[in-house]
Amino acid sequence: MPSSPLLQVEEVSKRFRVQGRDLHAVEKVSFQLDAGKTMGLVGESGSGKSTLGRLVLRLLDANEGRILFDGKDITSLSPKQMRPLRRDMQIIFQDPQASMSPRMTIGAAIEDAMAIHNIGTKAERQKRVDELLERVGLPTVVKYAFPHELSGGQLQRVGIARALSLNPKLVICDEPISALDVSIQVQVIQLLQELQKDFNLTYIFISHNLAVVEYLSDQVAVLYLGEVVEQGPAEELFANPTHPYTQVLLQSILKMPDDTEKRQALTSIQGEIPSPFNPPSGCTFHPRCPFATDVCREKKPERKVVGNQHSVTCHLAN
Ligand SMILES: Nc1ncnc2c1ncn2[C@@H]1O[C@H](COP(=O)(O)OP(=O)(O)OP(=O)(O)O)[C@@H](O)[C@H]1O
Repeated sequence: MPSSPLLQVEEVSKRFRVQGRDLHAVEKVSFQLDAGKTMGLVGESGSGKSTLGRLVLRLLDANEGRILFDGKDITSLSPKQMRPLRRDMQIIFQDPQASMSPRMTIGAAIEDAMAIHNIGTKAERQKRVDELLERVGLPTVVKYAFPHELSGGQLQRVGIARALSLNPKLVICDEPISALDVSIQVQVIQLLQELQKDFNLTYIFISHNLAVVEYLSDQVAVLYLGEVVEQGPAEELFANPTHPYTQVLLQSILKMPDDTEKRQALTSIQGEIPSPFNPPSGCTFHPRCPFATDVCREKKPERKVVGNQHSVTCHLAN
């Protein structure tokens, strides 16, 4: 019998109440992710990527939909019921320093994560700190240092060690390399890849860097104004981006001659993302889409399958 995916997100929506108005941050998002695989989330700033990550971790409550982790519906679990599952789901942030106490040594910070979850004796935890630091490519003496004494790249390795200390199944990587120098970015990506293989980790990888998303992901979801406009296997989606918004995002790596009419229309796309308080009618991308027709302005598009597990929410896709 085939095993169920590690993560199932079903029609999940999140609205924030801001000054008496509803802000649509995530709208009816669905996807599945198998253990040991990576889901890349892409989209402009404000498209809902981080909110979706936080919904999956149950750091935020969804307004609608279901989230199943390891086959278990976690959507309505109380904080107390979530506690045993917390160690299975970890997050790595863009700025690891922000999540560390400036007065705690690196060793204490990693050990503390394990102590909170009652993992091992103090001696066992200290031994594990050494092993983890070595595993993420840092000398063990780093455990005596304070966060401000480390470089950005070293701190991100500490953030990874701290997440790993709990033996998680799922790790949400929220822009983990954006704040790092390019040479360091490559090292951290390689480390994340090695760790995934060694520990069968499942990643949700949020990044503005499309080349890295293409390189790391098995599946990709493209978000626009909180909605998934296109999703599918990374190889297929990057080779054959079908939604005009995906094509705009991937323009630099789009395999289409520069002089085609379509390419020129895409290049000319302008305008800002509309207000999430009052999303446009029909297809929310229509005000910026050079190919929009009346139906796009009036009717919400349904999800269409356009390839092997590749789907697009666009009236014009066939
Ligand atoms: N706690 C909150 N309260 C109110 N609005 C919020 C909150 N968190 C996020 N939002 C709003 O929800 C929408 C989605 O934000 P989110 O941070 O998830 O996007 P993102 O794609 O991760 O953006 P970025 O790439 O800039 O991190 C935005 O309009 C944002 O302003």
